[in-house]
Amino acid sequence: MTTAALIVAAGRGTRAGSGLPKQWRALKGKRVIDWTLQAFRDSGISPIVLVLSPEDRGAWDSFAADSDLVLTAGGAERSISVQNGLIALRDLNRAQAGSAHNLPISKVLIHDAARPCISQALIASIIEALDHGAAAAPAVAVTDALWTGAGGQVTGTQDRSGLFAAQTPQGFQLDAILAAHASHPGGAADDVEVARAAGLEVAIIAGEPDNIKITRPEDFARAARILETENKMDISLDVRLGNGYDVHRFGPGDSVILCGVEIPHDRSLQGHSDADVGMHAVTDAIYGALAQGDIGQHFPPSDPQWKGAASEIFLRHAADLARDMGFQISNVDCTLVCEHPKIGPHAPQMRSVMAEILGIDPTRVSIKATTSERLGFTGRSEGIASLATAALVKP
Ligand SMILES: Nc1ccn([C@@H]2O[C@H](COP(=O)(O)OP(=O)(O)OP(=O)(O)O)[C@@H](O)[C@H]2O)c(=O)n1
Ligand SMILES: C[C@](O)(CO)[C@H](O)COP(=O)(O)O
Repeated sequence: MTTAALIVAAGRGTRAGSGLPKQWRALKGKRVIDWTLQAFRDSGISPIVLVLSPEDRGAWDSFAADSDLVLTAGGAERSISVQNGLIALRDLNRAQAGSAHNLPISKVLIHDAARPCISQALIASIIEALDHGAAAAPAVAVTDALWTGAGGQVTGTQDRSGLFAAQTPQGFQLDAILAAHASHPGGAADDVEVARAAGLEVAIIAGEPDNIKITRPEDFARAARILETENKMDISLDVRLGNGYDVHRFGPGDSVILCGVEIPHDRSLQGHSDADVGMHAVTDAIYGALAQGDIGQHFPPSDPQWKGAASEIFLRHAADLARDMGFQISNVDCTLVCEHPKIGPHAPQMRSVMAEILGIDPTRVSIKATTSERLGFTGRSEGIASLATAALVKP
């Protein structure tokens, strides 16, 4: 037995203004409907029946390649759209009868496309409640005082005890809600009303204040704020990746500086600066993510002021540039390639030094090492190479 979703998206959204029905309008980088669908997809629900208006030709085309969706036409009223979706589910069950691969659909969650802030937790709690009854729906108890009014004046106060604001998804045993809709005369506010008219008991599940229905123009900004604070996956996030690579040769000396940590060694790395090959690779990875050239462009080796400079200056510059351009450094990963010195014992200190310079938590800094099996210049201990990746995010 399986649970399906039925998302009604055939309305005209007249109260939301603008020419385009609200479910097709942009919300934080994608359409309202795409947020709604994502919540159900992320919950692993399949199949999803999507009810569209025959007028919205472009919308039908935009879902043509989505094999997880069953598209069906809606009607002039919400209840007709729901009924058409339920019939599509019934037909799916009939078509799949006897198939060993597809379980029959026994439950359905009916949801408004116009509620894009629906959480996976709420979806899960409705599904769970359906294990114990024929119907369950989310609602939020009314907490504000309720008035009656006329002509801009308060005319009375309404008792709010026992009053709830209804939300979706409203969940039902499929056969029961199909039968309830078939026998309903129409004009119901929602599917709970249809179910109750057929004698079904409906359990109230704690709804979420953020599960708003976009109804009026100002609701778009409210939904955007909710999606932002809930930190939902957002394809409008600007994510940049960069890589860096550097090599320094060994010369005379008694220590090397790697990722900001001085390690005693029988030779030193040679370079114009302090030759911190690890820090240079990470610096270049950040410049790369920003498409801002490389370390040599910002700190030319021909410029004497950088002779013997601490590489920390370069890394701080790259990190500051990232912040100036509006990016957060999400994480960096650096690999040092050498036979000696052994990096492992120093890696924790390297991580904390690098994290401090980058202004991020040490858990976001990875320093690791590998030998090259005595092959090549690193294998012959002629020098040390380093590779790095940086991920930058602009919220
Ligand atoms: N004939 C209809 C009417 C509504 N809906 C859907 O039902 C949900 C909730 O309805 P509502 O907020 O009333 O949407 P609209 O009818 O589009 O809005 P309005 O009443 O402002 O025109 C929406 O996702 C809407 O697309 C539908 O599929 N078919
Ligand atoms: C189904 C519903 O979302 C429950 O709150 C609502 O009844 C449908 O929208 P409308 O604004 O009442 O038309």
